[in-house]
Amino acid sequence: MTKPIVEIKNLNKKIKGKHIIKNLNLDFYPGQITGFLGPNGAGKTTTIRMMTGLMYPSEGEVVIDGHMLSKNYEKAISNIGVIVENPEMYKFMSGYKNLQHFARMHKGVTKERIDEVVAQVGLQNRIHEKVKTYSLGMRQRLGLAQAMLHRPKFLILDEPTNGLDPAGIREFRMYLRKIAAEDNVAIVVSSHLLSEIELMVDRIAIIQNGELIDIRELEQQVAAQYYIEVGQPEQLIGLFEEPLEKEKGGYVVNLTKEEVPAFVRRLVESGIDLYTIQPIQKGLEDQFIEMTGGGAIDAIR
Ligand SMILES: Nc1ncnc2c1ncn2[C@@H]1O[C@H](COP(=O)(O)OP(=O)(O)OP(=O)(O)O)[C@@H](O)[C@H]1O
Repeated sequence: MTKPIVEIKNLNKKIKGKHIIKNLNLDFYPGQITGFLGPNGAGKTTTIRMMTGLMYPSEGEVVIDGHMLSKNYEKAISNIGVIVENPEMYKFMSGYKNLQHFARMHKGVTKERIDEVVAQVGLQNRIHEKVKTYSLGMRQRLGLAQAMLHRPKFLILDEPTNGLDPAGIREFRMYLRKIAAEDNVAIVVSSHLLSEIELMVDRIAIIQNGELIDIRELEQQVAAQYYIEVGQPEQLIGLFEEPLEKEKGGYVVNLTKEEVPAFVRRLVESGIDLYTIQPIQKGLEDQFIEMTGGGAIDAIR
């Protein structure tokens, strides 16, 4: 396996005698998106504050690209990009001017790099308009562009989908995945809502009462079942060995993706009209209930 870009080692935080973060160990890998999940008050913000050097751990260490945050702050922190809930932008300036402004805070951010991040978040057509004319989703994407300007190897997003509608979340998700793949950045997305990040992340780390209670990579969500609607359902019987289960006027068939073309060919050859064929995806919530009997889900509700 590739080397982690960020290592959290035995992190502890005590405030006024209260043990808020307990022996946290967690690594982040290039190109991987991790969901940092936990109920309100679990300790996500406190952990992020320690990862970004805004708070000292009581014990333990954060190592970023081989640099210890406590000993080599400048080098360690130069590899991080952060997006907070509502990125601070100058609303009366254009998106482009905002990026130029933030680019000055880092060494070596060229005009080409600005254009590159603008394209990465799909804001080319609106970048010269004032930020106050942007939708919330566009502002979030501008925040993403800003955080990526200096080519960080580790990107932290604290509750990035707050306030976004489902379409906005979907869009944001797409850009985030693109950036993780194109720039090979390790990304951590904190949230207290499983449903908002489940399709965004490759694995999740669940924290509760300051303790990491579960960490697991999500299976690639490959559908093994498809929902179909056909014109002549009575002809299906006898044609396929698998029992066909009826649902909402259509049928559920057990198929892998590879088997779909042959299945469709067989329908056509048998004179059956196919109106719909749709993969049935299993959500993370279902996976978790299957895997844990509901324990981990209960923890984050
Ligand atoms: N400065 C502080 N003094 C005392 N307690 C604190 C302090 N900062 C955080 N806490 C406590 O530590 C715990 C973890 O808080 P934290 O903000 O990290 O949780 P969180 O997971 O980010 O929650 P949320 O989703 O609500 O932001 C909470 O019980 C909080 O009350």
